[in-house]
Amino acid sequence: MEQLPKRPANYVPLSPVGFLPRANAVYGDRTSVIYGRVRFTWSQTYARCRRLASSLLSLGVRNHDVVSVLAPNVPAMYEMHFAVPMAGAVLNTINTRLDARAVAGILRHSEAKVFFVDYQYVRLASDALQIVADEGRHVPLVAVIDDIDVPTGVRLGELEYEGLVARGDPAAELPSLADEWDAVTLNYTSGTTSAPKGVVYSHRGAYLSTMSLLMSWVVGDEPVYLWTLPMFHCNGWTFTWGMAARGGVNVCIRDARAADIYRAIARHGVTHLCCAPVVFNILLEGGEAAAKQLAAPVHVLTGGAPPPAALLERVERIGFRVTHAYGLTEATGPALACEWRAQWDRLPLPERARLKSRQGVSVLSLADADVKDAKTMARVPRDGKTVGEIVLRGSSIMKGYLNNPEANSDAFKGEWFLTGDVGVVHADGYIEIKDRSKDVIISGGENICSKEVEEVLFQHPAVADAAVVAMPHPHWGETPCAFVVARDKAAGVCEDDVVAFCRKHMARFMVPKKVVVYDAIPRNGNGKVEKNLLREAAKKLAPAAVPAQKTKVKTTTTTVGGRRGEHPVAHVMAVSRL
Ligand SMILES: Nc1ncnc2c1ncn2[C@@H]1O[C@H](COP(=O)(O)OP(=O)(O)OP(=O)(O)O)[C@@H](O)[C@H]1O
Repeated sequence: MEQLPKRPANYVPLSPVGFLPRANAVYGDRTSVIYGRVRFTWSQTYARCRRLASSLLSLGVRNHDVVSVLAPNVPAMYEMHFAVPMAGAVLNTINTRLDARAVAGILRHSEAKVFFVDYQYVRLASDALQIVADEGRHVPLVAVIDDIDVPTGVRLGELEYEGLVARGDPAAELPSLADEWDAVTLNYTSGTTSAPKGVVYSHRGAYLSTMSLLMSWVVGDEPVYLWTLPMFHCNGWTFTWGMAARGGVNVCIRDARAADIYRAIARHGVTHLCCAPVVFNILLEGGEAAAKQLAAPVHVLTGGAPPPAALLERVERIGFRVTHAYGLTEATGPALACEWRAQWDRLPLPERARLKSRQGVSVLSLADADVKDAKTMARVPRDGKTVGEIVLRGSSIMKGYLNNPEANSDAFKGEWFLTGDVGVVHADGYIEIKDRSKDVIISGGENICSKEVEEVLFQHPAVADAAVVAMPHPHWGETPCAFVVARDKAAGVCEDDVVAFCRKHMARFMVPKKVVVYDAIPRNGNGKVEKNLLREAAKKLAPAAVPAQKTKVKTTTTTVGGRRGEHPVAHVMAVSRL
């Protein structure tokens, strides 16, 4: 057996970029991309990507160079997922909701050679470039992506995307991939808990993740995929490459607004879309009337933040079929998926929603996923109660953080990647996230997972959105502080009512000591609640000193998942109140 060597015929480096020449050969005449009045076929998309790749080479882009792009979900953004690696370079997609300083930080850290900028973001890009220039750092070549449907003429420098496509040679020789471990993309984390880190994916990891996510979500032939999830978010959770693998249609829209989403669904027969749970509110905004017009149920893959069971229930009621996944930038998007079991179909909708709000089981590209005691790395029992840190290992885990040895050594422990999320394992093996370790509230020595309190708040009939953070408390150390948004703005929501509701549905120590009504919960570009902002607000609401109460400290010690030792109390004492 050992004498059988690898040969070019039986060993080809895995790369998701290879899905495109196959799509050209197999689905050449089928529609690949729709944007406004623009339509391409897979043959056209393939030719355009080859042209752009050859233009990048003629601009001097070489193997492993970084090419950055700041753009919404437009055809150019889709094409660059193939064209940039076809030129041997690494694609870096930048979150369009960042400010100039953050964009400059990414351009500087990634040492981008070329920077593509959608015409709508020219102002943001030029401010960022100015910061880079003022720092005396290398300024990348800049190319504008004009609107392909209704050109605007906006420019930033000489280069323009369509010009580069037009002048490229579709027959030019492109570098071949020698090693599947080579980098394909560079994505920065959302920066929810710390400064954004540059996560590098390999061709191999991206290929395997794409395949396994298509399977986890059971994406069949000829999907019509609506781009509501930004492609800059983990390369659209790999569905950029995945649509080429299935010969699907990519329906591109600039903004995920209710009217645009429902129009696209009706016009193009959308079958699939991905989104953060916050987009459910947009789908619900469209209302049952809009959803009733759905000719067939639309499959939705959601993740990036916890979808409260009550919200899942509401969106399923109006005709969306939701699959729930959990993931991180470091895991090439979804790492766990709540694989559905046919026997659950017989359950009432609220119970189905509760089961579905769990994060689930590992996707196929992972070798394993587990929940472990952060200190001893012993697995927690499958009791749905004992919390520990969610850990992952397998081929979809990033190569590592770019130029960040400290973060790399914190993130990898032995054979595991540490997620920094706290969770439990249920008796059926399904993992449920309880919190980010940094968001766990420690009240009088008890751990309170903010997500558990949020789940109850979402069940309150007057509450449309909610988030819970720690508020300093002179006696308990921390107590939960809730921020809620009223479902009916005119009718509002009453603090006492919410507190009474919480008292009925949760242990007393978990009940928020303060409920604040907001117009909107602050979220970042990836739909994650900006808990740091809420914590600041909660600090200002903290009660002044109260007379000390007696507490009796038990001797048992519980270990909770600690984010690489950063959580202030990774080992807490169980405290019972007198
Ligand atoms: N289905 C889900 N349910 C609950 N939380 C989720 C889910 N999916 C993702 N998350 C949260 O999102 C996190 C991953 O987010 P992402 O990689 O986009 O950046 P970030 O971790 O927010 O940024 P940073 O590491 O810079 O703070 C996970 O660690 C988890 O806390």
